[in-house]
Amino acid sequence: MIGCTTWLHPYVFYLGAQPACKPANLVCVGRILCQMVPCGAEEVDEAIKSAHAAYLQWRKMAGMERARVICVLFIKGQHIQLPGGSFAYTRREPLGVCVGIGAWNYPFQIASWKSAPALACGNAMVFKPSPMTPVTAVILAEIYKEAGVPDGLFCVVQGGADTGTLLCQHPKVAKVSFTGSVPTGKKVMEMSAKGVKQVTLELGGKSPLLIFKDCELENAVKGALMANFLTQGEVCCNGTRVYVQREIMPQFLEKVVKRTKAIPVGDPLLDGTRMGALISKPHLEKVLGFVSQAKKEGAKVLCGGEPIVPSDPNLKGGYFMAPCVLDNCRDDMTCVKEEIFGPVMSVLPFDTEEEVIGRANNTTFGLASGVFTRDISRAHRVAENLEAGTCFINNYNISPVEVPFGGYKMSGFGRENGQVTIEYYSQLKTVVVEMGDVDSLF
Ligand SMILES: NC(=O)C1=CN([C@@H]2O[C@H](COP(=O)(O)OP(=O)(O)OC[C@H]3O[C@@H](n4cnc5c(N)ncnc54)[C@H](O)[C@@H]3O)[C@@H](O)[C@H]2O)C=CC1
Repeated sequence: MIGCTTWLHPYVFYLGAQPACKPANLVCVGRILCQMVPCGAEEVDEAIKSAHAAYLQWRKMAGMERARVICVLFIKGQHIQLPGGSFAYTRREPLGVCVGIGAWNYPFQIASWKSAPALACGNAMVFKPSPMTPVTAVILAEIYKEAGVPDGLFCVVQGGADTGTLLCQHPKVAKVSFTGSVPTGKKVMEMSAKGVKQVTLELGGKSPLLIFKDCELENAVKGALMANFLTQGEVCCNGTRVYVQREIMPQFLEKVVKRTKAIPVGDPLLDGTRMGALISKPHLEKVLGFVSQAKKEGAKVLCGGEPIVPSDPNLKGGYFMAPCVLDNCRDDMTCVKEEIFGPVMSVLPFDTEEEVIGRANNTTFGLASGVFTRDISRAHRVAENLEAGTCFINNYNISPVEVPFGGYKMSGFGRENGQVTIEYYSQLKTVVVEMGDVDSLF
């Protein structure tokens, strides 16, 4: 299965999202890299038909044959013994043409995490990347072609909401796997429901990270940075509500602020860089707006939270900001309740385990969570009680492709990655075999 872990954005910074009826411009720190024309009904139909034609051949191939071009997981059914020597067996069969719709924040991973298991299970996929990041899915298509994937089996269509709508509503589409915001996810689910299509929803989050006083503090500080500043904070599962037990709050803040101030912000293609630019000017403004709002509501900015211009003149015009730590936060503040999707950490004190679990779960999201403690019983108790699809113990944001990933509550349902993905890209057929005579009631 193709998978990869690239934590920094490539050296491209995109102009704001374009209306689907106009070309989407890609700019590299202010310069246009390429133009993409959004696909309309005709192109979408063509892509789905070509994917369907390729699927009819691909689905008949044995797993071993598909494994020549894509490393196929072990896809198997069950054998169930019945009385009198009769038996039943189950077959895992593909669904048909699956649609993948991706967000912009890690575009190559989203495209590969959706398409690789879909293809491995015998499906075809038509993928629509975000109009902010249209290129890497095309590169993935080229990789598939070079690997021997038949023409049409993986198609990329470009565009925004209109193109996404056409894909979700197309009668030949069997499943939609969506990654993006909660409001769009609801629309995708509604459209898919009309055609009784299967759906996987990977939506937003506002994940809690619980740091107990018995933790190994250096690791907890490093974990909090990983939970907040990876990929400029543009990560759905980030642990942006950092609950710290009151007794260790001063030491934690001192260390976390010192490390945050030292984060090298600049060109992501340089080895030493640890934070690049945000995706677009409107998004930068939105993130900075959250910081202003937090200040109005009583939060204290301990560091960062303002736009910066890196010293390299080539980076002028990029949408950079200094990573921010907010103190004096309360659970009712906007910065603590809403997904910011930028490098902003909100720190909150707590006293007891019971109290912090209640506060951590008091959200409509449920994507991820984390806990730092040396107490092994507490770690597993907390993991059990947190309402989230993932709980990281004594680390954060570790997501290898072999580990399932997905949300609870309004963060979505279905899982990506890991062996369990097979269940979301295949359907079960039961075959019942009679070995004796028919015992008819009539
Ligand atoms: N749970 C997860 O695995 C992840 C979730 N996300 C979430 O994604 C969001 C940020 O990504 P955005 O691209 O801003 O999200 P978005 O919801 O605005 O767009 C996501 C995709 O849906 C398409 N789209 C928009 N309207 C549509 C419609 N009516 N019908 C069909 N498709 C439509 C967009 O063109 C884009 O390709 C954040 O909330 C973030 O948490 C991001 C990455 C991973």
